[in-house]
Amino acid sequence: MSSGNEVAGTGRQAEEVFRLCGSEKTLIGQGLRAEVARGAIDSLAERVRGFFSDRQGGPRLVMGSLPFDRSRADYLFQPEAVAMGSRSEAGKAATLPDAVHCTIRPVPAPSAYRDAVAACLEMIAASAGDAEPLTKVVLSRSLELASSHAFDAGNLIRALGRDPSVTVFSTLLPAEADAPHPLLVGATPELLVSRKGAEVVSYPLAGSARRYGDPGADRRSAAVLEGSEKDRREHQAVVDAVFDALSPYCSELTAPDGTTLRPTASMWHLGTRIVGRLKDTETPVAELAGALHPTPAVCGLPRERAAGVIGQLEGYDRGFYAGAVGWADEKGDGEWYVSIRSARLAGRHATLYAGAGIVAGSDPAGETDETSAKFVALLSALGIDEHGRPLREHAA
Ligand SMILES: C=C(O[C@H]1C=CC=C(C(=O)O)[C@@H]1O)C(=O)O
Repeated sequence: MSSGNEVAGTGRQAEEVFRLCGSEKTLIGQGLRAEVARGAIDSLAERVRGFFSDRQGGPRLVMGSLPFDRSRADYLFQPEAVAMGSRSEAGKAATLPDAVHCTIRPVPAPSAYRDAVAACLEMIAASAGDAEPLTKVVLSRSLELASSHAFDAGNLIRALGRDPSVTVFSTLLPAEADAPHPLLVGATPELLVSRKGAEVVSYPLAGSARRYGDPGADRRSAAVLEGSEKDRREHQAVVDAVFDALSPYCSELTAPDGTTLRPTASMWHLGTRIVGRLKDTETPVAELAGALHPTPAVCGLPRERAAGVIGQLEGYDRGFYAGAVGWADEKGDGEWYVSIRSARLAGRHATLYAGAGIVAGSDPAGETDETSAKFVALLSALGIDEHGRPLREHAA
């Protein structure tokens, strides 16, 4: 099996092909040097290992994204060069694009999403007596944007970077036919897994509430989330799944701070930081990502059954939304973030995605509102509301 393709004559030598901008550092990939052989997640670690053993030149790391569906092909590449930046640069240069002429088509329509949530709740209830009942399904919806001007990823990245609590990312997606590579751009609050030497960290989130400009309303929203039995259950499902997936690889695995409130600029979340030590330091980050993805923060429980319900009820292709974006180096270190709060940019078209975890006790209207709240970060970085209208502060 070939470990990948050289990329010749693409004119992408100096272009930014990847950016991952966390609270401490920014990793930038410039130029597309080679693509890792594409495949499903089960063979990811083997393909990454093969890539490094077959090629000597270039930076000793690969970067890119994994799709939501475990059986679909990922897209990882080696850049020509790697640069490190700082977060403050990203925030300072923020300018908002003129997105006045932008139309938005919700897919599915919010009313159809509510119906899908109601149907999902019936499936959860009907499965209660099964040997492995369906206990959680994350259902998403999308917004299809068509703008008079090509979307500017650089502007979007800078605007998203104003929220210091999220990891801003941008990565090339595989090219389709003769069209240029689309991009996946987003601002995720959720770490799927990182590995540095023997230390492994995962920071799952699940359970959400909208944030408000009014401090009293904002505090009340956080307090309701903290006290919500439904959200605690939704969150615990993810924490248990992360422990189950990582414990075979770890000699120690703990959640030192327990479950805490994790704010972003627009959302409150329940989050649990999980830290482990590898039994075998030869275990690469790609193998850990393969064991974890997709967690019940983006799929559900049991995993296969929930993925089937998503395919049946969502009615569109998630592609690289709710997958993972990140990097892996030759030593097996790396970082992979859950690719939520993301958009696929292709010229004048963009598709934004947001999902919500459905468990017994979920309310269809409440979950629809939660997805609307999750769109706010990307929409406000684009300078528009959910109907494509310019936000008041940016309107002429
Ligand atoms: C699936 C998404 O969020 C996940 C991450 C945090 C909280 C979530 C929730 O409360 O439902 C979701 O599990 C999304 O933003 O598209």
